[in-house]
Amino acid sequence: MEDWLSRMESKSEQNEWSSGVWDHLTAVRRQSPLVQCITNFVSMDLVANTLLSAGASPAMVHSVVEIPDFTPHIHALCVNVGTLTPEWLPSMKAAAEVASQLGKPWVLDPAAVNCSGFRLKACLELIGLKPSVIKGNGSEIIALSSASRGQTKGADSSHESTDAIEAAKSLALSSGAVVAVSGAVDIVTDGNQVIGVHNGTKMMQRITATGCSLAGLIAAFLAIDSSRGLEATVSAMSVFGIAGELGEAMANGPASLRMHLIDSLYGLDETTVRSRVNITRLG
Ligand SMILES: Nc1ncnc2c1ncn2[C@@H]1O[C@H](COP(=O)(O)OP(=O)(O)O)[C@@H](O)[C@H]1O
Ligand SMILES: Cc1ncsc1CCOP(=O)(O)O
Ligand SMILES: [Mg+2]
Repeated sequence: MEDWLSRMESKSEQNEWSSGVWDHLTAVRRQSPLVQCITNFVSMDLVANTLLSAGASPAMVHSVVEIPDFTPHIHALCVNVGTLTPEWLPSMKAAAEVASQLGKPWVLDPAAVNCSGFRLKACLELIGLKPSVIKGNGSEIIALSSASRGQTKGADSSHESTDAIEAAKSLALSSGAVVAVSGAVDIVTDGNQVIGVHNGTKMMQRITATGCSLAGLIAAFLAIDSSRGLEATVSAMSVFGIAGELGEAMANGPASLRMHLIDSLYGLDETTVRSRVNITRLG
């Protein structure tokens, strides 16, 4: 009886998540939020194409002189330090400050934060500007949470996302941000709740900038539901993972997965989304 009850409870929770994911995607398509991306050179193309195929409107505006004119008009911002140089940091800070002051959601992707002391310090300073969401892989979240670099594999993670749950919770509590850890299971936490998103496919790791694109997509989902940052982040991660799963079924390898992932994201329909959402509460 207890087993049945808990199965029914988790089924109804799964249905709620599925409805939430579909509603969020529909809202992104309908509202087409303007997402400013200050992202690394490697990822600009895939981030922009991911946002377009999801129905959002990307703008890669990164010059510090343009931020006072442009950033007040955006719906969300994504800052990614993947190819950070000292010249770029003032733009990132200026845009983050405008976003925070105007109550616009913004996402920090601390890409390869454990590469250098310069990058770690920059990310910690950016966290001081109150991102709504910090999205990293396991190694990046562990480095930020402990404010120390540890070992580095550059942009790739040397940890499983599940190794970073405690680090993610502690970073969420200290920063006030929702923390999202990508990996085999995507973890999302506000420091209290911990949600696991089980969509996605291993081959997504073999395409550069899928993590960066996910951060951009989270920004688009936050734009349409900024008061529910945890739920919007979970939805974005699930949608991106489902697109990856569908894409893989049509792909011969990473290059064609890149193409099919974008096509799948563009073509997602309600039945497919509802049947594929795989989200569980982990704590
Ligand atoms: N082993 C895996 N199984 C399923 N999905 C994965 C796996 N590894 C990564 N992903 C997915 O790939 C995307 C990019 O995540 P990840 O590779 O962790 O980012 P990053 O490129 O920032 O390190 C996410 O959507 C994530 O869910
Ligand atoms: C390879 C590389 N080097 C610096 S940034 C970057 C892209 C990282 O993208 P992702 O974090 O999505 O793997
Ligand atoms: Mg990354």
